[in-house]
Amino acid sequence: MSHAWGYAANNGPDKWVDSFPIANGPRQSPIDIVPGEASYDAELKPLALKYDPSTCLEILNNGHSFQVTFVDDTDSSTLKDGPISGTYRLKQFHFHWGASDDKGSEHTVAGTKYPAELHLVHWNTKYESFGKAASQPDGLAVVGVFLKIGAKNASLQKLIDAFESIKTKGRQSSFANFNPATLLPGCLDYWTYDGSLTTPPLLESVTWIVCKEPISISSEQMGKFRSLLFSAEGEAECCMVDNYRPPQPLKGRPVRASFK
Ligand SMILES: Cc1cc(C)cc(S(N)(=O)=O)c1
Ligand SMILES: [Zn+2]
Repeated sequence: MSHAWGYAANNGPDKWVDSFPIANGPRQSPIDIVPGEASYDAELKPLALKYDPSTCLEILNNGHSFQVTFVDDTDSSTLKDGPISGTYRLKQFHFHWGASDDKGSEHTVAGTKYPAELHLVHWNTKYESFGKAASQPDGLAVVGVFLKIGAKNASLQKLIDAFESIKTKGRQSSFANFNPATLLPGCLDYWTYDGSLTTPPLLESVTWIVCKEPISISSEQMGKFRSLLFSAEGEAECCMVDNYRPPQPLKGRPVRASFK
């Protein structure tokens, strides 16, 4: 497989190991989180998330998902405490979702799949950039939030309203003054474990922080996610759906809970 990885039968998760042998590494993500097997750790701190909407820059279709990127040259939007030490800066957030409501999340909870999962990606400022941090075992911290079908989500609607300008791969548009905190659940109880990027290059540099409480998305809003395209303008249209990697072997890793 050339480096044109994707989610189809010929270039999807089962094929990634051909170009990225770390796919069979000791700390791959996502995983199935089994609450009864997670150990409560009283030393885990509450998450300290501080997001400045003025750091929001643009929204883009990167051919694998859509992402919202942030200016990360100051400590305006950061993650501290929780399971990490030091200061991690928000770089971007993106989502993974399914072709139908019975699948789409990357992490699962006792085998349960959610229709979608949000990833808020932060990098450790002890390194000089996201790129440098991404290759370090403590370089990244990703906050995962599950989406479940329910009430219309006004915050997600602001993202959806920008979709017509990023329908195809490679398209981007300016996107200002969005507060990612509006995408967080009310309760920030979480599970945490050492893992990896869930798409190539699958680097084993991520401290995963997965929130127990989901946020809502309506069925109609889920339909709009599925109207984005993997394909570029002028190519045969391919709906952006099922852009999730299935759970990977835990290989003895501890999963800790911030709650009893
Ligand atoms: C390749 C890659 C890059 C980034 C920033 C984030 C991820 S993920 N899905 O692990 O959050 C993957
Ligand atoms: Zn992701």
